Amino acid sequence: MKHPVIEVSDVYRYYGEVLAVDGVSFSVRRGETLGLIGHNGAGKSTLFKMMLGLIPVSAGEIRINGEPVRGSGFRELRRTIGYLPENVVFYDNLTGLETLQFFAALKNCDKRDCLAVLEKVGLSHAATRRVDGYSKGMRQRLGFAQALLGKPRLLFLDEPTSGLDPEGIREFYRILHELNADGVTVVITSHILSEIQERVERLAVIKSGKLQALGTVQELREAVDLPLAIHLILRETAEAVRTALQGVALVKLEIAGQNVVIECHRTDKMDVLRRLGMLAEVDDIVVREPTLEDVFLGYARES
Ligand SMILES: Nc1ncnc2c1ncn2[C@@H]1O[C@H](COP(=O)(O)OP(=O)(O)OP(=O)(O)O)[C@@H](O)[C@H]1O
Repeated sequence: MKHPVIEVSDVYRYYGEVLAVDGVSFSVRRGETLGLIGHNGAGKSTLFKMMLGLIPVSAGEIRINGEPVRGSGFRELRRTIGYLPENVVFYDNLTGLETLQFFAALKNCDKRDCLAVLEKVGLSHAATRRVDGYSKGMRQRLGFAQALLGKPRLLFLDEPTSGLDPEGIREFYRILHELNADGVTVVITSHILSEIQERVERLAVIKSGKLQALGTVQELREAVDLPLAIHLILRETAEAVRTALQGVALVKLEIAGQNVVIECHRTDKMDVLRRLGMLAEVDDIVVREPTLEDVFLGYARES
C-alpha cells in the first residue's frame, strides 16, 4: 500500500517552556494541496520546520513518503522537497540569476535550469538585475523560484503570496495548479483567507498549537454551522415577507425598504427560498455562504 506523502502523528514541540505544537496529527495525500491557517503564533511555521526536518519534534513522529524525518533515509528525500520560508534572505549584490545559481549549487541541482525557473515565475526580464533593486513582490517570486529548483515533488510554502499584486497572486496559483496536476504535493500557509479558500483541497485550522479542524472549506463550514445570509430586493410589503416566513426559525430578519436580509441555518435554506419564491414581486435573490473568514473566526471563538 502507498504511504501518504506526509504523516504527522501526535507531534509536540516545546521551545523551553512554550508549547508551540500540541499533539497534532494529520496526513496529506499525493498531489493534494493542504492549507494551514491560524493566528500569528499558532504554530504553523514550527510545524513546517519539523516536517522539513529542520528542527526536531519534542514528541511524536513525522514521516515523509514513509521515511521518518531526520532519519538516515530522509537526506536523499530532502532533495525532492522545496521550501519557501516566511522570510527568505538573499545576498543583495547578486543578480536574480546568480541568486538562483547559488541556491542550485547548495541544493546540488542543475544550474542550467535556473533561467527556465526564472521564466516560470515571471522574472526572466530581471535575471541580470541585482536583487537589491527588486521590489517586494519580485523578491517573493525569486523565493518561489528557489523552492522550485530541482523539480520538487513536495512543496512547503510559508505565506507565498505575501507582497504579490493581484496579477502575481493569480499567476502564482496558476503555477501551483499546474504542479498539482503533475502530482506535486503542496502545503501552504496564508493569512489571506479569501484567497486560499478557493485554491486548496483541504484546510487545517491551527489554534494555540492544536489542530482545531481539518477538512474541505465546505466541511468546515458545515461543522461550525454558521448561518448563511439571503439578500433579496422586492416590491412586496414587509408584512408579506414576514407572513411567508412564518414558522421558520430564522437567525435574523432585517427589512429596510425594498432590501431584506435573512440569516438562516443551512438546513432551512431550501424551505426559506421556496417560501420567498412564492412571493409575487421579488426582483433579486442572492445567497451568501459564510466566508472562510467567518468560519475561521467561528473556530477562533470556540474554546
Ligand atoms: N525559536 C523560537 N524560540 C522560542 N519560541 C518560539 C520560537 N519559534 C517560535 N516560537 C513560539 O512558538 C509559537 C508558535 O510560533 P510559530 O512561529 O510556529 O507560529 P506561526 O503560526 O507560524 O505564526 P505567524 O503566523 O506569526 O508566522 C509562538 O508562541 C512563538 O512565540
